[in-house]
Amino acid sequence: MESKVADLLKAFKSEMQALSCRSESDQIMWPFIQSTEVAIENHSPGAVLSWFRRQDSEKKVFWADRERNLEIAGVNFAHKIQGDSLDELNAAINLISRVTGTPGTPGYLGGICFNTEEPFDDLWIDYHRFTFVLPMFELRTCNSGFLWLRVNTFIRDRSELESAVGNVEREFSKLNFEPSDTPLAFSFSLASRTDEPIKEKWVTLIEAATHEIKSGGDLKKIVLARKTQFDLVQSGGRVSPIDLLVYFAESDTSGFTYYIQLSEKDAFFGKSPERLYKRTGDGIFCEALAGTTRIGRSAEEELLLKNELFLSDKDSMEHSFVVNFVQDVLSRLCTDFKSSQLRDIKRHFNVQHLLQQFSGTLRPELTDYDIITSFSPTPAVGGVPTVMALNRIDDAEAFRRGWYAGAFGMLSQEETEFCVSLRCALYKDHALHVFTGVGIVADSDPVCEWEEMENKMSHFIQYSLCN
Ligand SMILES: C=C(O[C@@H]1C=C(C(=O)O)C=C[C@H]1O)C(=O)O
Repeated sequence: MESKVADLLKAFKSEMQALSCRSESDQIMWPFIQSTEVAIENHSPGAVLSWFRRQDSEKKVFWADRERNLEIAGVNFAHKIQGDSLDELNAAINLISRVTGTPGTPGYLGGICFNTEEPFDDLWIDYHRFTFVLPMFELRTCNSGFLWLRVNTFIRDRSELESAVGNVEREFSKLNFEPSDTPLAFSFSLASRTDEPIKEKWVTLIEAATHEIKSGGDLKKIVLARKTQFDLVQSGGRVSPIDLLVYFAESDTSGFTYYIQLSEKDAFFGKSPERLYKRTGDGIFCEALAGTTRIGRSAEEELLLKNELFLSDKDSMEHSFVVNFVQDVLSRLCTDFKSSQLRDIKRHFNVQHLLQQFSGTLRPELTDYDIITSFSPTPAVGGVPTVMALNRIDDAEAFRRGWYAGAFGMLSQEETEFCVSLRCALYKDHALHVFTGVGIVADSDPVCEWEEMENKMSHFIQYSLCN
């Protein structure tokens, strides 16, 4: 491995030298991403996360798609784009599309908040409404079975060529390629748990929501959420949000795994069952995921619960609002699209959901900005009608959702994939802020919905109590 790592640095330097010669005759469109990679070894399960855990850098990002075709661990950022307005988001997506246009160029990783109109609180301030990063160093898996190590630089113009090499060399020397790994050791205990809202207030909020829906006005569905704060006390060693990520990844392989750390103090991460969309060229894949029950304690109970979910009018209604919305968006974005014939079940940690999948061909003039802003937030996390539901959420919730129920993923000209940022937490100052929501329709029962939230965040509870 060591020789492969040294090969990479050598190859990177010689490619930068060649770039410098090309830049003389100015055949380059600035800004430019120089990306160099080597295959380093056969890929064993957990190798990428295990390497990720061992890196000391305070800037990190991780993304694994649901099928585990792709796993990327990024350390240090070659380029970071943040912003707060929709215009800035549009400009960022255009820039990313332009600089990732050469085949083989890596994508940017990052996320977007739930509601760009919503004011932010201090908890989310560093994240802005969106942040996308191009990792400086990436370790990733790919279908060939190898692990690839890659160096990326973002060069604004030729005057930056020299400093870019020095910068990479300096940061490269800080990477840790030691094979040894320390086992997960949970060196903290749980000091307290605080729910916002508490159960009594939740019951009142849900009763008010169902009352409004039943009254026959415009509101048909609203997704209300809770923020649970777990205060953790360090008992020797450090509390590492990456350890949590590894723990989740090991306890359930289903779902998108995502993580971003912008500074030493905090990280946003989660493991989501839900795809917002995947685009490959002009092909789009998306889904409607909503309606929830727990998993069974035995195979028989599992089957029973699954059948109950299929037959539940309340869950079918929650799900059908999302199906209708997705079909409506696709009819605007696509020249043609189709849906899977049957509803399916998506199992994730302690819960299972109703799922229907869609695929289509996008109209040629559309960008990822058009797609994201058309889909997000779907009625799986917002409600129906969207704007009314967002206003009601703003009135009802006494905390800011920030990036919870937004989108997280990978973005490039050739391929983009976002999950809905669910089953997630923001780790800040030794506290885990866990966000969980449920879809409310006319027949929703406040106590059952509270239990659904407990089930949805059960992996966080298990983790926090395992000490
Ligand atoms: C809002 C969340 O999940 C969403 C709501 C669901 C529901 O109400 O049944 C199911 C899956 C997700 O679309 C969440 O996990 O926080």
